[in-house]
Amino acid sequence: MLVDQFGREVSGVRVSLTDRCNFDCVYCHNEGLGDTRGPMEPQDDEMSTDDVVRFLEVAREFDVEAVKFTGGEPMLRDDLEEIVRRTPDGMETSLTTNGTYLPGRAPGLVDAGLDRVNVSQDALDQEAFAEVTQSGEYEAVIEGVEAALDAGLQPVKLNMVVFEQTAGYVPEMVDHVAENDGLQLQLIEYMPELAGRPEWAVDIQRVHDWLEEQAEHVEQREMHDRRRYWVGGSPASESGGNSSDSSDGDPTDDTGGMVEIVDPVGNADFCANCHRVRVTHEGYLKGCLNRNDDLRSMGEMTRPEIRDAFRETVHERVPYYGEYMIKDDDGEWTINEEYIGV
Ligand SMILES: Nc1nc2c(ncn2[C@@H]2O[C@H](COP(=O)(O)OP(=O)(O)OP(=O)(O)O)[C@@H](O)[C@H]2O)c(=O)[nH]1
Ligand SMILES: C[S@@+](CC[C@H](N)C(=O)[O-])C[C@H]1O[C@@H](n2cnc3c(N)ncnc32)[C@H](O)[C@@H]1O
Ligand code: SF4
Ligand code: SF4
Repeated sequence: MLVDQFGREVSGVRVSLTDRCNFDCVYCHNEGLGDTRGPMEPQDDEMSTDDVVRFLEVAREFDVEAVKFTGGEPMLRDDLEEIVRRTPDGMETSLTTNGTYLPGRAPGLVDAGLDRVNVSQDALDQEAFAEVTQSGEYEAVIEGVEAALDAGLQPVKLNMVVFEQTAGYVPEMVDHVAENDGLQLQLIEYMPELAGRPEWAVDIQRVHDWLEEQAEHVEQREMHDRRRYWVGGSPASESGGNSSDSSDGDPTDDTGGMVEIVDPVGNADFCANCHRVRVTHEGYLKGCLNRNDDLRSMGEMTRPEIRDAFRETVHERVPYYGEYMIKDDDGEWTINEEYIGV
């Protein structure tokens, strides 16, 4: 496995298959690549099926263990099933989607070898959902979650971005996953770095504190130093009360009531435990979600070119908070001069 200069092994890749999307969520960072608005038809700048598969085969040579397909909306790619089917053995495949295309396609994805799915769902009522996503497809998302469960993709992780407009819905979303088998919840701190609007951010520590009070069991994952809270349900009571451990847990553990917080903003511990390299839909490697000044071309995407670019990307990648961004004398995050103009 390749290791960067900060001792971080690269065990996962996140492949953005398109920057197109049928939603227009108000907060969307689009994995750092700008607006999702635009034509919905396949675009010439997107990596071909063969390019994606060749990239994954090279990543597997470097012992990468997991791939996440994302976007834009990755299910707008008609070849998603083929890509999943051709993903090398030994690599866990997961998908992050807005869920609208899962009805009808979830069984085929499972047949193709998809292991896990995260579905973005920011609210439990149609109106609130429409405000955030600027889409009226609430029912399709709910059906998408059902379709994923029916196809055997338990547990389905619901992704909820916590910001000013959604913070009030956190308790009901927590109850929702505690009461319904097969669901888990991922509360994602709103990231203003790429999306702007810092005034939308809420204090994620308050959410931690609130969950700590509710939880019967707490775990600390190695990845990103993330915390998981078990709220209600049998695993919490079986685990013998509130405790913390350093294990990474089993992300496929099928027990309701698991709530994980993704809190990368200004969090140097999160970045110190970041094991992922990203690929844009156009086939550029990217060492960090928050940066676009480190994009690296894979040329014509031949195997030797992919290998070289991958090695260089890993070598050059640095923790964002704590290295690329450092605190100034006033305690504010500022770009480390070493990286300006590099
Ligand atoms: N800054 C930052 N944000 C991340 C990172 N990983 C995930 N996130 C945030 O969390 C969102 C949802 O992530 P997902 O891709 O659904 O899932 P995940 O939590 O990363 O991974 P799994 O647990 O493997 O499903 C991303 O789009 C980001 O907003 C990361 O490495 N850095
Ligand atoms: C960019 S989307 C791509 C995949 C798919 N379209 C979806 O929405 O699930 C991936 C994830 O990023 C999250 N996300 C987007 N913008 C964000 C932001 N500014 N802060 C935190 N999370 C964000 C979304 O909620 C979603 O769960
Ligand atoms: S569905 Fe995903 S890619 Fe589309 S706008 Fe929302 S967060 Fe962005
Ligand atoms: S280094 Fe970049 S991609 Fe990794 S956790 Fe930090 S902000 Fe996210």
